[in-house]
Amino acid sequence: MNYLPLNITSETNKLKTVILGTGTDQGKPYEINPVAKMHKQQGTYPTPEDIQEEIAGAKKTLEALGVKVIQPTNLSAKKQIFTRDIGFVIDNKFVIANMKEPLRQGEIEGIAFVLEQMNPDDVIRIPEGATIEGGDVLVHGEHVFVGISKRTNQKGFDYLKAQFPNKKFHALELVVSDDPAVNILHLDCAFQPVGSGFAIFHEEGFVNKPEIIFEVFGEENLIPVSQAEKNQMFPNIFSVGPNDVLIERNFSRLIQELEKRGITCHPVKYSETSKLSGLLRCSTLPLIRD
Ligand SMILES: NC(=O)NCCC[C@H](N)C(=O)O
Repeated sequence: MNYLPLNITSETNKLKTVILGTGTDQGKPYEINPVAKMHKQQGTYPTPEDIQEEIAGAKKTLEALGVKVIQPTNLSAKKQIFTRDIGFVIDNKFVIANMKEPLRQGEIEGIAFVLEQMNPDDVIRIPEGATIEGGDVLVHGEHVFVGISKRTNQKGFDYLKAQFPNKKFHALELVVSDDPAVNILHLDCAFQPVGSGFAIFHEEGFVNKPEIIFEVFGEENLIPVSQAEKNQMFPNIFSVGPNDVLIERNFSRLIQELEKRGITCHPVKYSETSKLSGLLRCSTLPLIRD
C-alpha cells in the first residue's frame, strides 16, 4: 500500500495537501468559547450558509494555488469547521488530538478515511488525562511551540514532547479568561510564523513574556498585533508557501506588513466564520508540505 507521505516541518513550506473544514450540518449554535458565546447572546452568530460560502471561497483559492484539498465526511449535527484542532502532523507522524471540549470530541471520525491512508506506525494517540488540540501546536523546524491553554494541559505537552526526542519543545502559557477581548483560545490565535523567518505576534496573549519567540525569530522579525487586531484574528492567517498566504480580505494593515516583507496575500472573505473564534489556520489541517 502507498501510504500518505505525511510531512510537516514548518508552518510555511510549500503546501501540497490539506484537510479543510466543512460547514454542512453544523447542529445547534454553541457557546464553547467566549467569542462564540458573545455572538450567540448578541444575536450576531453566523449562519451556516455564510460559513459554507466562506469555506467554499477558501477552497477555491487553495485549489487555484495548486493545493490538494480534502474535506471531512459529514457527521450528523457536528461542527466540522476547525479541522486544525482534531489532529496535527509533526514530521511524518499524525497525532490524533485528545480534545478537551466534549462537544468537539468525535470530529475525528469525519477524517477516518484519511487516517486509513496513513501508515499505522505513523499515527500517535494521546493517552487519557492528557489533552492537546492542534491549534496549540506550531512546528518551526527543530522547534515545536505548544500553548498551555484551556484546551491543552501540561500532561498533553509532556506526552507530545516524549514522542519527538529530536525536537526542542517550548510550553507557552496563554491568557485564559471569560472576557472575549483578552482570552486566547489556542496558541495560533496569538502567534504564527509567516514568510521566511517572520512571525505575527500578540505579546499580551501570553502569561509570561515568551522569551523563546524573541530568541528564535529576533524582535525585528516579529509583527506585533494589537488587542483589537487579535480579536479580528490577525495571527490566524494561513500560509500556502513561504511567499503566499490566505488572509481575511479586511486585514488591510497586516496585508501591507506582509507585502512589505515580500509575501503575496490572497484575500478571502472569512469574517463570519471568525465569530466562532477561528480563522484560516484553525480551518486547515496540513498533511504534506515540501
Ligand atoms: N485553532 C483554533 O483556535 N481553533 C478555533 C476553534 C473554534 C471552535 N469554535 C472552538 O471553540 O473549539
